[in-house]
Amino acid sequence: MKILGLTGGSGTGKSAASTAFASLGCAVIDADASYRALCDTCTPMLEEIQSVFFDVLSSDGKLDRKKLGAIVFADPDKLLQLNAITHPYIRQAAREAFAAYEQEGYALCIYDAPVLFEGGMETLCDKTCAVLANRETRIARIMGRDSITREYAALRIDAQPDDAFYRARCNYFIQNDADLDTLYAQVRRIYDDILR
Ligand SMILES: CC(C)(COP(=O)(O)OP(=O)(O)OC[C@H]1O[C@@H](n2cnc3c(N)ncnc32)[C@H](O)[C@@H]1O)[C@@H](O)C(=O)NCCC(=O)NCCS
Ligand SMILES: Nc1ncnc2c1ncn2[C@@H]1O[C@H](COP(=O)(O)OP(=O)(O)OP(=O)(O)O)[C@@H](O)[C@H]1O
Repeated sequence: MKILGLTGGSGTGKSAASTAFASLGCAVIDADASYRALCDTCTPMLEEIQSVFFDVLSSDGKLDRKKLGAIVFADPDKLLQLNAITHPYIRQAAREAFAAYEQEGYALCIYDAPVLFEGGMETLCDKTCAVLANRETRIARIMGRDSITREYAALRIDAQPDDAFYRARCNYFIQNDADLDTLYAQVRRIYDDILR
């Protein structure tokens, strides 16, 4: 099984691209979803987060993500600290998910991970692809999808690498400023190239 790491900033359209790959028969792993599951079940990770960031667990013991996000997206060092705690757990969850899909006989697995390179997760992938889109489009998309303010949307985006970061590292690129048909056509070309 080949693994394609799919990365890019918030609101560029990684999940939309993953859905397009899934429609071609690919397995898809969503690193954000794996992380959300870890936040519900992985007590050692939550304890490590709480010991460094204090006061980010709500009264029912759940991680207050918006509170933590406001802290780490405003301070690059704090984001690095959070990544150092969470990424080993996310990486291990990815390994287990890849092994399960390999057993099921998939030819291509998409690993949708906004922080692929920051977590060293690209070393688990055969190829990498960045999804790119202009900043204003991304802000409008994630404000609508996540019901967040323009300020939090911009804070999140500005805490992430710029296009040049991805251009220097990835094998493939998807420019996702137009409609979904245009996105699907780009996905099809990459799928054909990887499995040819
Ligand atoms: C920073 C946190 C608190 C923000 O929570 P929030 O509910 O607001 O956002 P959510 O988790 O749904 O993520 C939304 C988007 O934020 C961006 N984002 C999340 N984590 C990071 C990060 N470490 N670095 C840069 N961008 C990130 C991504 O584009 C992601 O798709 C949360 O994402 C977190 O704890 N992240 C650390 C773990 C991680 O790296 N997750 C990414 C999965 S590989
Ligand atoms: N080409 C497109 N045309 C119209 N809507 C789109 C397009 N691409 C993505 N969207 C919409 O924009 C929103 C953000 O896209 P998506 O969730 O795929 O981004 P993402 O890169 O996975 O973001 P994040 O890293 O924040 O999870 C979604 O509501 C999605 O349906």
